[in-house]
Amino acid sequence: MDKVLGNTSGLRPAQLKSLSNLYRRRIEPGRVGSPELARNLAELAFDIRREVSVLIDRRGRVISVSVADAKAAELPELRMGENRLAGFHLLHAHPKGGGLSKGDLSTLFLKRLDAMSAIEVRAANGEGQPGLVHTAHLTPPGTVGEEEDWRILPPVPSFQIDEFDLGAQVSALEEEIARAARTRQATKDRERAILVQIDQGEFDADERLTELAELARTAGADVVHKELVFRRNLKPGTLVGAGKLEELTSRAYHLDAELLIFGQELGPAQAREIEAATGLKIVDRTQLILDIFALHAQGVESRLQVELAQLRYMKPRLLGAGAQLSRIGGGGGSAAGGAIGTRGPGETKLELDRRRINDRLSFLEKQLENVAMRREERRKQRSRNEVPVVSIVGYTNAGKSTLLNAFTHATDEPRRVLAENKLFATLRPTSRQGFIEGIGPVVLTDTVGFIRDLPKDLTRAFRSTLEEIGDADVLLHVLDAASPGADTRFDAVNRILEDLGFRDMPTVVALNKADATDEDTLRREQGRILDTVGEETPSIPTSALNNRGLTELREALADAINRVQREELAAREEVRERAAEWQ
Ligand SMILES: Nc1nc2c(ncn2[C@@H]2O[C@H](COP(=O)(O)OP(=O)(O)OP(=O)(O)O)[C@@H](O)[C@H]2O)c(=O)[nH]1
Ligand SMILES: [Mg+2]
Repeated sequence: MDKVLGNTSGLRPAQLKSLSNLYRRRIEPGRVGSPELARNLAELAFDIRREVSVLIDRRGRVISVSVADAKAAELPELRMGENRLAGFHLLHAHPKGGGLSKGDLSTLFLKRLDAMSAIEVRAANGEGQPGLVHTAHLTPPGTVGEEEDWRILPPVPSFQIDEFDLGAQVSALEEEIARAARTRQATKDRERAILVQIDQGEFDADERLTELAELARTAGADVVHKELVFRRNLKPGTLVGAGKLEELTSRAYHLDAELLIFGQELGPAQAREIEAATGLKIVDRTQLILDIFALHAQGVESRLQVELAQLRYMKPRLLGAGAQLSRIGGGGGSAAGGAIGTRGPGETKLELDRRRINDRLSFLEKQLENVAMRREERRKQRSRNEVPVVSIVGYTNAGKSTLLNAFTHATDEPRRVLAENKLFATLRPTSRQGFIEGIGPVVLTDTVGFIRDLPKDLTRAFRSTLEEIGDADVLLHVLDAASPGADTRFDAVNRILEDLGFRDMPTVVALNKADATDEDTLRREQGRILDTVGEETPSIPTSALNNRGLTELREALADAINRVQREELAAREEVRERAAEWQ
């Protein structure tokens, strides 16, 4: 006896037998069902007072029988090609009557069924009789003017159930899906992504979403939709809840997106659950940032740091995730190629089996220690020269590298450092010699940009790079004063500096991109900075693009360096006096 799935508890053997006999039914290929099968289903559903579902493949064979509604009916593991439908449709009987339910329709959509049909059951002479048959099928992706993801056909009496040409409908739809896919192939080399930022009432939720879009763009995604989802309380499994995920899946279908990017870090189980519910590729903010770092990593140290951060992030996600492991391995590749969320620096190590991850982690840590030691040597050398050092810090994309170029007249290769409208363009600290009137030669160091909620794996991996900031005599904090949310970015950078223990270092602020904003905004920012950090920290409007404000910036830096040198002198003086007292 073939196995009847679903809730069969309490059924009599004869009832089970009749249900199992459904497996022997055959219908004409390309039809929804046959009048005989409809009668059969209606009688059985009436008899057991539960919904009965059969799954029928394109050759007209019954491939599964379940005592369950459409949503709970067990479907075979779907091996959907992107461009086709599931290859079977579901026919089921509603003992309580009624047309297609919301659950029926969302199952149709989420499982990409060829069609979904419900037979209303009517009682007559103490028996179940098939009433109207309701059928729905999917609409082509991106259909304009279509209200829903499906089209519900006018109901027909059960004796006309075999009149609808499902076969023709399915081929037309698949042809349309394939055509859309061909156009997509021809026009896109970027992954199309939908962004979701959860808003739990943070004041900067909007900015976070905008920033997520910038991150996605930098990682090479084409953002086709982004939305802020307000949730005071998060659902443990899916964060936003099943209904919202369904809505997003539908949107992805119509916008032809394959990637769903979340603005917060997802736990390993969450990512898996959301992936299972939507069938989309899921990437979180941390993964996105790691990805960008992987793309931009140049030089031994940055590559080691990025790989270390990636492995630390991956490790808990690989445990007990067989399916994901193979996908990570499959998608990985060179830094330039590969899909978003799977890129590794240089030769990717993400294929590593779990056993070897720990080995690789300790190897990387050791290597980084060595690099850090060599760097320490270099630092000592430099401090002996007693050339003042200015560290350029600030939020990513603030214009740090551009300003360094402008400052050191390094607009021509090969002295020019890379400046780009991409987040985290700079990962490796780069030093240049500059000259400041009244001070003489100074060293300016450009470094990796900051971002709010910097993933902790990255902070740890880049610790030594970040610590080098502390070697400076003066910090030059570059702020993009032209983009919205300058204040939150300023605060985010200060918070990170504070975490690193550099909050007390003498600082000069450059209100950069002054060319792209108005004087009122600049004055307002200056006022705000004065209120938060006091007049010890001057702020100068600059434009690294137009060389505006560079003279004033030099003067402010000269003042700050002078002050540091005077303080050092005074400190040394004090030490000497103390020593003299003791003699
Ligand atoms: N309008 C305007 N754009 C600027 C200015 N300075 C820099 N930019 C632009 O801002 C973008 C980022 O510049 P970068 O110098 O790469 O910024 P960064 O702070 O080094 O960024 P990361 O290294 O990614 O952290 C580039 O597209 C620059 O052309 C400016 O004064 N005005
Ligand atoms: Mg830079």
